Amino acid sequence: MDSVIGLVNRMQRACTGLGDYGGGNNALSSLWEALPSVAVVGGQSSGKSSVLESIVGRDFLPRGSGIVTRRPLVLQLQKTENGTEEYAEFLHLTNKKFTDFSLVCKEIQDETDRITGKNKQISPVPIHLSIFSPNVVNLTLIDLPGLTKVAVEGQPETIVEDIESMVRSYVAKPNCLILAISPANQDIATSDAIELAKEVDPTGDRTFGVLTKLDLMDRGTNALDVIEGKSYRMQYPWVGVVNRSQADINKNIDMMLARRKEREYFETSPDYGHLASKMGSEYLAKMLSKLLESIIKARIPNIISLITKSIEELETELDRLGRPVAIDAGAQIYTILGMCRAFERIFKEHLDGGRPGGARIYGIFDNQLPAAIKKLPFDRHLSLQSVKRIVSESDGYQPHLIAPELGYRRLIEGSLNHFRGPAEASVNAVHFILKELVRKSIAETEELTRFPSLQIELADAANSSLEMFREESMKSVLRLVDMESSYLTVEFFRKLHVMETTQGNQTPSLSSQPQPPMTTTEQYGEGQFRKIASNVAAYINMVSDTLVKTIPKAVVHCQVRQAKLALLNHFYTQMSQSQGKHLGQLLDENPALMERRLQCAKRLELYKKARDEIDAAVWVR
Ligand SMILES: Nc1nc2c(ncn2[C@@H]2O[C@H](COP(=O)(O)OP(=O)(O)OP(=O)(O)O)[C@@H](O)[C@H]2O)c(=O)[nH]1
Repeated sequence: MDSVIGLVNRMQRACTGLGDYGGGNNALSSLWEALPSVAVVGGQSSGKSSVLESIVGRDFLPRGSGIVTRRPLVLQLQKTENGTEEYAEFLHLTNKKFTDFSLVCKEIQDETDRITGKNKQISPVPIHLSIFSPNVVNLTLIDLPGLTKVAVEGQPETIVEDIESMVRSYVAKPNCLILAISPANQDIATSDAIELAKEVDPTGDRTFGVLTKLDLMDRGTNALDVIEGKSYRMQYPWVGVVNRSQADINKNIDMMLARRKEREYFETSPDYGHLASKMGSEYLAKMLSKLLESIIKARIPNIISLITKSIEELETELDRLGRPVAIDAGAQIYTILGMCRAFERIFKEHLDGGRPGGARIYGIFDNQLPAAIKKLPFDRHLSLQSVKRIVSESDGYQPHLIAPELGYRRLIEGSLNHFRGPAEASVNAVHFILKELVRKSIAETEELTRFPSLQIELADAANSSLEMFREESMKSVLRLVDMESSYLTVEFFRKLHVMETTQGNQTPSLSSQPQPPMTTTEQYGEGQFRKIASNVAAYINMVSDTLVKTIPKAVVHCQVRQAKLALLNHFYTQMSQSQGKHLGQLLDENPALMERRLQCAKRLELYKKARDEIDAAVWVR
């Protein structure tokens, strides 16, 4: 396996690519924070850039007055075989190899400006630069903006605090090693780097003190008190370095030459000669590389368990949030149809059993309709007085000779008209139950809960279909009633006639109540009318038996069955004609929910990538 530092480098790159970086304030668990890193911290002009360039052995960092480093630079050094060409690559410019390091410097400046703008703002989003070279050790360093005390012209007033809080957000993480750069020609008590490190790492477990500019100390003085830990003690020994002076830089002194000069400085120094093997930027780089590697190895089991746990948590959350909405129209229609089918399934379950709903419809047919028919005012319509009046009116000036045919018809038609009320009421009652079931089924379709607009449109479409079915059903039940008036059952009257002649003119009685005594004329006339009333009542009873059976059939056929078959037909037609924009509107989710899903999905992708990296590394080992 290539070094574990390489493994962490790849994971860090994935982190930045997917929005997880040290300064990010994300509510999601961070892989970046779990990965060990080394952050370089120091006051302005303390020599940070010089230390980094010495470690790399190349000039590549922008220089200038004011705050030059305005975004964190994650510098990933990867050692290559001796004799191979040195090159650099940026994460934001994949597949572009930089062999000219002055162009690397320019790209850092340009990329900084791309995010921060030219007005010297700062941003916590890191730039990732990988350098592949035989002259480096495997090491990852994060260069942070220099701590400063005053804002210079053109910079916002808040810059001093902004820089400090950004640097702090990196170094406060327990997995971040702090490379605290302090210039030797300044009192160590005033070092910005040490001040911050003391605050975030009071035990000094993860702080490395680097003392620059040893060569610039006043003649006759040295930094042994610091280096030997007498003036400020730390867990790890201080490392002194001597970088190129400004004059060296101006003279374009080659970095390799500078390294050699640094080595000579320590070897020949009367003050630090005895410590020469533990001084200088080359030593610093090797020591950091080894340490970082051993820290990473120790942390890998924790990282693996963090990854596994996070994958599980994110998958659960994504399941709860539902799949993301597709962007293309075809996939959107597919999603919508899928939800419609889920809704229809629930709606049918309500009707067919499994869920309550169907039973209420049966209740209408079994109780409400027969009860309503029973309450119809036939007694009044077929009272002696009413029968007399209707028969005489039908007879006109010529009373009937044998049987009042027209009178019968009028009485029957008048009675049948009463059935319209219960028939209409049945249709309406079923309509309202179906409407209620649509509302319930929409609420019970879990897939739809994310899409309020689709719920509304679906309910509107289903309700207008139900309205259409109601109209059809109404026409059908009223037609059943009208049909009864259009053609009377001849059989019934023929049977009646036969019964009358065989039973010696006995009148079938409408009610069993005892009748009052009558005069002869009255007896003849009223008897006749009572007989008519009772015959009509018997006929109406027969029709009532039929309608109690046929009205439910019509209602089920026109409303219930249609609702099961074609509730959303109209909606489907609309769907197929819909433009992408309208589909998008139907699938407009709560933006916060969409954002959360996006973040979770990105983070999940990151953890999966990281898991693959670790798996691959373990297999190669
Ligand atoms: N003589 C000498 N000069 C040094 C040393 N280290 C840094 N310098 C000089 O100090 C100046 C500042 O060094 P930089 O490396 O740019 O410091 P920095 O901390 O990166 O500064 P900013 O990026 O502006 O915050 C430069 O002119 C360097 O040449 C050193 O060890 N010896």
